[in-house]
Amino acid sequence: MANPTPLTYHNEIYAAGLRDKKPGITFNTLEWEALAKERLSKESFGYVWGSAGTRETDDNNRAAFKKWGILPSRLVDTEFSSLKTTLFGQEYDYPIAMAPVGVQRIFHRDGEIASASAAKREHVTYILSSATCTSTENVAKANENGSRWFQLYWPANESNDITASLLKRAKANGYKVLVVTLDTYTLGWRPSDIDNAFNPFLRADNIGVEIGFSDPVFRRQFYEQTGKQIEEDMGAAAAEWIHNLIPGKSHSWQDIKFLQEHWDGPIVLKGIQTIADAQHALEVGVQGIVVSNHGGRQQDGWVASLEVLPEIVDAVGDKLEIIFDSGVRCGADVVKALALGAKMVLIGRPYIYGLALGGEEGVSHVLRSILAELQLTLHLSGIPSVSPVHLNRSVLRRTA
Ligand SMILES: Cc1cc2nc3c(=O)[nH]c(=O)nc-3n(C[C@H](O)[C@H](O)[C@H](O)COP(=O)(O)O)c2cc1C
Ligand SMILES: O=C(O)C(=O)c1ccccc1
Repeated sequence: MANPTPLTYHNEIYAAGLRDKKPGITFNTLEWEALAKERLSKESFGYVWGSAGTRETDDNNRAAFKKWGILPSRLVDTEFSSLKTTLFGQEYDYPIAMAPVGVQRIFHRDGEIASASAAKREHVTYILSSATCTSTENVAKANENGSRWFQLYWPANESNDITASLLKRAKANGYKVLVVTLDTYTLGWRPSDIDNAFNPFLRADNIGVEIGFSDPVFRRQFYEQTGKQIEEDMGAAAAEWIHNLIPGKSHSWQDIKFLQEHWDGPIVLKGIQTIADAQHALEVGVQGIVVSNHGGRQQDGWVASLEVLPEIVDAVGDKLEIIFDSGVRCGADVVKALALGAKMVLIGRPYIYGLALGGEEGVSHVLRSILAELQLTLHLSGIPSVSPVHLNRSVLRRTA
């Protein structure tokens, strides 16, 4: 299917400007956060904005992008380049995807449905979190023939049959890649949520628990344990489900085998920050990693995710697909992460701000902005494509 090129967005956007037609939402990417703050409750805004401790990791993530500058080449006679990229032997229209983000109904009543619909519309891959307000099946329906992956918060060991059920449902509903998040077996120290006494899952309105509540194995186990259906004691069921997702204790490298036995597509480990762990990932035989520090939400004082990207790429980049997130805010940031060796870059908070500002339209707006700026940046820098042949470290200068 022909995909809309971001160049069209760029032309559309400028053409609208020529007709004096102002956009509903600003194109200034750094303003989305402040606008979402005005729109959301204190608790919901605190949840998305929140970071661990003094926010040093989050600050480091942003600062790391500023330590690289893009070097343009002149008199390069190219058409606007294709942004297509290939991962796991499959072609993707764009080298960005939507990071797994849970509990999206606290940001907009349409939650994951809005995001998954926008993903389809904009030809961007959607990664469904395990902690959602919408089931695996209903998100797949909203995403239709779009590209989607499934992120696993890995239920505690004794619940392996629940894990198997989650994977079976994801596979049956067209999720192509399994993303296993390793850095959130317990929630980080997030002062904004603690100050607001805010834990989205333990409220009575099914926030973040729908994949569990719609899971036949979880439902049966809850009944066996309590003699009750989930609907008879939603609070207890939510607490039980969240304990499953975030059990307070990490799995081990040996446990990856179980996932490999129950998933026949690519597996990607999210949350890798060291060469040693990237090598472990290679040894256990997964296909990719997400170099990520969870947007600084999990621990204070961590190294910037972008800072460790090049050394991890040097160590395993020819054997594993490297995906990147944490701190990406605009098209130029995407260029830098791709140039440093990532094949795909995940957009996190910005699309949630878009969701808060305008539901599906707001998410589309954010994706279109980032894609348009990504392509224009490449074009004006004389970089013909996102292929590593053209987009690599030679286009960057370390400036600090
Ligand atoms: C509100 C919120 C919820 C998140 N939920 C999840 C989740 O369910 N699973 C997961 O793997 N990561 C989750 N993340 C982390 C993102 O996938 C991603 O790593 C992070 O947002 C990247 O940082 P950035 O937003 O600063 O760019 C969440 C992030 C936010 C902001
Ligand atoms: O808030 C997060 O960062 C996160 O990863 C999460 C964890 C559990 C449920 C929802 C989101």
